[in-house]
Amino acid sequence: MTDKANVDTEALEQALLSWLPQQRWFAAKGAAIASLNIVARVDLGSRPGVRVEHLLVDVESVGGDVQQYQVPLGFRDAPAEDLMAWSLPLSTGQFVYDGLRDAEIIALYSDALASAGSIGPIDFRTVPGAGIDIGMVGRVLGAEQSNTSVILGEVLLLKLFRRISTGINPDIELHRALAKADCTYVAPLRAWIETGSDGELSMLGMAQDFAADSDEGWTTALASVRDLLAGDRVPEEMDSDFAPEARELGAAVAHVHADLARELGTDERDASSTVADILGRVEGAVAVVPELAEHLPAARELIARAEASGPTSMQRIHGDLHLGQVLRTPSTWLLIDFEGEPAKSLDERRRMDSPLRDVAGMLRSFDYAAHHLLLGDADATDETYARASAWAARNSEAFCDGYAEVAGHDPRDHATLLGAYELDKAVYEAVYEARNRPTWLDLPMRAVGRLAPPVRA
Ligand SMILES: Nc1ncnc2c1ncn2[C@@H]1O[C@H](COP(=O)(O)OP(=O)(O)O)[C@@H](O)[C@H]1O
Ligand SMILES: O=P(O)(O)O[C@H]1O[C@H](CO)[C@@H](O[C@H]2O[C@H](CO)[C@@H](O)[C@H](O)[C@H]2O)[C@H](O)[C@H]1O
Repeated sequence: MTDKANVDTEALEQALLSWLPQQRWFAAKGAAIASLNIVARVDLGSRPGVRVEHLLVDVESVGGDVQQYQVPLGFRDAPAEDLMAWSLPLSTGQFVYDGLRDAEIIALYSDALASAGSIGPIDFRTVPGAGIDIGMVGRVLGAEQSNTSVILGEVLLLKLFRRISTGINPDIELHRALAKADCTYVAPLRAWIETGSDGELSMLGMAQDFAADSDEGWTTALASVRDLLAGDRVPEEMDSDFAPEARELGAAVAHVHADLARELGTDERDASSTVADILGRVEGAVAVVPELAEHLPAARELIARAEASGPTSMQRIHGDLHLGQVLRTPSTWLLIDFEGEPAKSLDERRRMDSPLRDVAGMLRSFDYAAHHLLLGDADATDETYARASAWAARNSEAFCDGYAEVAGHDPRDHATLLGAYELDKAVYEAVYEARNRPTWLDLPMRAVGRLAPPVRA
């Protein structure tokens, strides 16, 4: 078996320099790396033929920003065919790879959770009565996102956070609060993984019930749009009409907001305190997406009007709500991934904010789903675009109806503030797409054009 002493830290750092930026979850894409340092290297144990190490890696960008990443690595003496795609380009010739791609290593995590103990400085914690079985077989979840998730025994979903910040992770924090409120619109939290103590605590992962029989809201919504665009019928006549689902989703989000408010409190603040930093973000985004420049005058006007909206109620919210963050089970909608926007600092993500930000996130997502199929479609006519936009409008209305019914107040009564949050999100999306999926950039840019029409010289 490859011996730890034989795998030189410097060689690993060299390999990570080219490997990390290629990972979907690497958040500092677009910035040149000034330095990369492995700051923790813990032996997690071994199974026949495989050894696993847990790495924390600090990556400093030119400009001084330092981000920390969690990288569990597998070590094998001989290359394994099915793991080749995940291997690090190690100059020493050893076979080292992304450990979370290997069922053997996932099993090691699974057993550590079941025994709720510690391996070196890494603590595996369970909620009372979690009852996690030993020996569960795991598999990595197909979709690569901001983090890496694995399914254990088809009953638990273990998410390993990739970007690590010192402090309380909001996904764990909010799931714990919602458990106290007996909220049925989230998958119950069963366990989490942390390291360090008190002021130096970092949370590394969490396990919650796996909703096996569920579909992502994004998939269901896209199927509805596809059906609509394929014919000339009106949504009301179609089985795939999404409006009843959108209405229930609005109700589910309002219930979650009410539970978070009850458990973690509210604060009445002037709208200017929540809207003030939107302008800075919009202006800052021009450096990444220069096409945003011509929208700045209208954006400033919208934000100034939103700032004058008066007092608004603030509380903890989801922070990055979209159709990919909601699961439809046979009986209900579940909200997942309460981490907030990956690009924000932990402090920003844990701040109280307006629930309208979540509503705006979902309205943006209806717009994304409606227009996604038209990306790059040279044959799409104005009429096709109008039908797609009508789908987004219909489902936005249904969502707000469902929300208002449960919340007792209607998000549409705060149209200007809601518009400012939609603009904030669309600009965030433009930066996200420019960095991650440039062929999607047109989607948020169309919305920016609608919310802050361009002023051309
Ligand atoms: N409790 C769950 N049950 C079933 N599938 C889930 C559950 N939680 C997340 N997923 C699936 O895993 C994917 C990634 O989860 P998410 O929490 O959004 O991770 P990330 O932080 O990486 O974006 C989701 O899009 C969803 O398809
Ligand atoms: O990975 P996360 O779920 O934390 O979120 C990031 O990636 C999302 C894309 O996967 C991105 O969402 C955007 O695209 C979605 C469709 O793929 C759409 O439903 C969302 O409305 C749109 O914002 C999200 O913004 C980003 O934070």
